Amino acid sequence: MSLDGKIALITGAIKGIGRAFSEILLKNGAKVSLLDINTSEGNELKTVFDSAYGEGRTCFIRCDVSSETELNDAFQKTIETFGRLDIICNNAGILDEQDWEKMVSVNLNGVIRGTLLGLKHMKKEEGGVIVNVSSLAGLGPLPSAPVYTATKHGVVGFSRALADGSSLLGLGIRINVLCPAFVDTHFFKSEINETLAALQDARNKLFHQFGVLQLRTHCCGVQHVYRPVTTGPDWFSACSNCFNYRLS
Ligand SMILES: NC(=O)C1=CN([C@@H]2O[C@H](COP(=O)(O)OP(=O)(O)OC[C@H]3O[C@@H](n4cnc5c(N)ncnc54)[C@H](O)[C@@H]3O)[C@@H](O)[C@H]2O)C=CC1
Ligand SMILES: CCCCCC(=O)CC\C=C/C=C/C=C/[C@@H](O)[C@@H](O)CCCC(=O)O
Repeated sequence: MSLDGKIALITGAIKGIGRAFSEILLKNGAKVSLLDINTSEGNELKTVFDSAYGEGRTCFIRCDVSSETELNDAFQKTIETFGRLDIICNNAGILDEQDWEKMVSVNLNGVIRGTLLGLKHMKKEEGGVIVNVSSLAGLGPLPSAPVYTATKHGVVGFSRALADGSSLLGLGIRINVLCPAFVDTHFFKSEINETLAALQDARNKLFHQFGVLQLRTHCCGVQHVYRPVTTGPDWFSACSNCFNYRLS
């Protein structure tokens, strides 16, 4: 897959799935705008990427996706730096059932905003790809995390509707939604709250049922979603253990 000359923007790019996706894009020739909330780790990662892939291939922008202003500015800065935008991955997400309103702002509002900004900034005639990261909890319940489940169902519904809209309107932008099962990242350190602790057994059953994928395995499996648009808009959901899982 050659992505030479393509410009990508990834939210939550410093760790876990976002970092792995950034590397896939860099290895395939794209330039990547890395958005995340942690400035010092972001600058460190840029230095690592500079020596691995060459200077000028990435920029780091401190950005909290729950802030409309910060996300707007980050899109603007990316275009000022690289001149265009072809690929967007709305990946940033948290699991915090206690501070659930913040979780809705990050997991759902952040994805909606990032997608709408993508539609605004991508050039119709040159196409574009938007990859929204949901979860298997976007397709069925994760009982220990009901609000998380709601946000991820929201991401699936939003992406499906918009993908159909993009297709009907001939926008030339493909919307993908990923629904990974468990992937071994920093996310696993998230605590469930006390009320839900009794549901840990249910979560453990799901661990047993779906397994816990290593990052490398998960990301190798989904890298085809970043292929440039060639045949017009399309959409699909790729589960970690069920690739090309198609909902419509
Ligand atoms: N790890 C897993 O088992 C699964 C994860 N997912 C989803 O994948 C996405 C990435 O998760 P992981 O890589 O596992 O998590 P992670 O916790 O390892 O990395 C998340 C990254 O997002 C950044 N971030 C957090 N809040 C942010 C905000 N407000 N604005 C910008 N950046 C922010 C963090 O600083 C971090 O770099 C999330 O949306 C998560 O819901 C979906 C299914 C399974
Ligand atoms: C503690 C770590 C949290 C990780 C957060 C995630 O997003 C991981 C989600 C992983 C699994 C969720 C599974 C939910 C499964 C069931 O509801 C199942 O019935 C879904 C079936 C979907 C389908 O194929 O129709």
